[in-house]
Parts: sequence; C-alpha cells; structure tokens
Amino acid sequence: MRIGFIGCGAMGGAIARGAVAAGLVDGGQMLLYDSYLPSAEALAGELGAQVASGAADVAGGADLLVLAVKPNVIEAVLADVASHLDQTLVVSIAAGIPLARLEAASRAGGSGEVARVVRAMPNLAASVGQAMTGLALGTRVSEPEAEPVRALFEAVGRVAMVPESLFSPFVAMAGSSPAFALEYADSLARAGVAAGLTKRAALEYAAQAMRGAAELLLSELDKQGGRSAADLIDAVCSPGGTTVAGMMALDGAGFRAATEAAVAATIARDRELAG
Ligand SMILES: NC(=O)C1=CN([C@@H]2O[C@H](COP(=O)(O)OP(=O)(O)OC[C@H]3O[C@@H](n4cnc5c(N)ncnc54)[C@H](O)[C@@H]3O)[C@@H](O)[C@H]2O)C=CC1
Ligand SMILES: O=C(O)[C@@H]1CCC=N1
Repeated sequence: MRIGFIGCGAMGGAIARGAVAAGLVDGGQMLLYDSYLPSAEALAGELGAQVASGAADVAGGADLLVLAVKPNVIEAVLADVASHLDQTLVVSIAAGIPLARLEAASRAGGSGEVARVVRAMPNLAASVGQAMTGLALGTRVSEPEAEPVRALFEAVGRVAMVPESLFSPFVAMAGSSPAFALEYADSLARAGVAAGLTKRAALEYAAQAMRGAAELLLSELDKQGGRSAADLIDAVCSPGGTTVAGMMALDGAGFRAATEAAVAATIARDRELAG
C-alpha cells in the first residue's frame, strides 16, 4: 500500500512516524507533500520517504491519501487534487469539517464525481502508537473498503467507528484531550517543584503515574464487568489517607467543573468550524 500525505506538520508527521515505527509500511512506500517544502523534506529524510513535486502527484500516486492540513484550507486542497483521485481513498483528519463538505469540495474540483472519503479524528500520540482515532465513512465508502484506513490507524493506536453526529464530543474526548492531560501533568509537576522536586523528575513521575492509571482503566474497560474509573479511585483512596484529602481539595477547587467547561468549549468550537 502506498500512503501519501499532504501536510507534514504535527499530525501528518505523527501518523507517518507511527505507521513506519509499527511496521505497517516502509518509509519508501510513502509520498509526502507540504506547501512548506522543508517540512516534507525533513520528514522524508527521517523516514526514507519520497518528496512529491506537488499535491497532485501525491494524490495520483497513493492508494491512501491523508489530508493533514488545517481545516481552513482542506476543502481547497481537496478540490485541487480531486481529478487525480480515481484510484485513491482519501482520509481527512481536519477538526470540524463534515463529510458532506469534503465530498462537495471533491465534486466541485473533479469531474463531478464524489471522491471516496473517510473522516478521521486521531491524536498526537499516533507518533508513539497510542492514538485514539474515531472514523466515519463517506457515502462512497463501505466498511470493507475502509479497511486500509482502519489498518493505518490501528497501527498507531486504538480505533472506534463514531457516528458523524458525535464527532464533536469525540474531538473533545480524544483529539484535544491529550493537551488537557498534558496540562494536568504540567500542573501536577509544578506543584511537585514547589514541594522540592526537580521539574524533570516530577514530570517523569507524573507521566508514568498517568500512563499506569490509563492502562489500568483500559484493562478494566476491556473486561466484561470490569471496574469503573470511580471504583479505581475508591481503591486508591485509603480511609483517612492522603488521596482522599487530595480528592476533596480537587473537588473544592472545581476540577470537575473546569474539565466540563473545557469539553463544552471544545465541542462548541468544533461545531463553529463546521459552519
Ligand atoms: N494537532 C493535533 O493534535 C491534531 C490535529 N488534527 C487536525 O490535523 C490537521 C493538521 O493539524 P496539525 O498537524 O496540528 O497542523 P500543522 O500546522 O502542524 O501542519 C499542517 C501542515 O500543512 C501544511 N500546509 C498548509 N497549507 C498547505 C497546502 N495548501 N498544501 C500542502 N500543505 C499545506 C503546513 O505547511 C503544515 O506543515 C488539522 O486539520 C487539525 O484539525 C487532528 C487531530 C489532532
Ligand atoms: O486543536 C485543534 O483544532 C486540533 C483538533 C484536535 C486537536 N487539535
């Protein structure tokens, strides 16, 4: 399978690196384009991939084309390459842009036919094989036909089929939430520094604890009748102990309310981008 990327920034790079690291494809099977050439060249140098001379060359030369550009340019980019997509399955990872708009852009730019498009919402952890990706299929793509897309994102993490009507909450849960989690890690570590730890050590302790908590929760969710997050919290909180004191301070400072506000703002912005 030849995979093409238009856009080699944070996410194009993360998915390309993750796919090569997982052994899904060889770097040599990748074709890269970015309007800022040094980005494509740097990624190609790292992965042994080829740099295309233009977006149309990537579109025509790939079985699977990942559009990893910002939401405000994706429709123009798709329209520009639409006449080269006869043999190509397209994946958009743009926040906010619905399949109907992507299909319309491909119809307008091509010969009047709608491209085969899949909408995906991965996250930055694709580069280390730990993304959570939601997928929704366009009108011309069946689940079996979307198998290469599923394989790409399974190589870089977990995958769920998500109804497009739920993409905005999915962005909040999985696309944007790595930033929320990192903000939590940084806040935890800053407090650790105030208590005398070095920032490097505090971040390592916090990150490993977060990884442990995440793996614990996933292992329970993967079991029939596994424990919930609340059950696991109860298992950490010894009666009269340290954790319950910390949990009550989190409640008092509005941790839940702050998290709910972050999710609501993310959903609102995603819907605003959808127009
Ligand atoms: N950053 C993240 O954690 C996530 C981002 N996304 C989505 O991924 C997409 C890309 O985001 P990032 O990688 O963060 O942005 P980025 O700014 O790091 O990368 C975008 C790349 O596209 C290039 N570019 C701009 N216009 C272009 C054009 N006309 N043709 C070819 N290349 C062009 C830029 O030079 C840049 O290298 C966005 O649509 C965003 O909504 C989705 C999930 C997570
Ligand atoms: O902030 C954004 O718009 C993108 C989408 C999800 C993560 N980053």
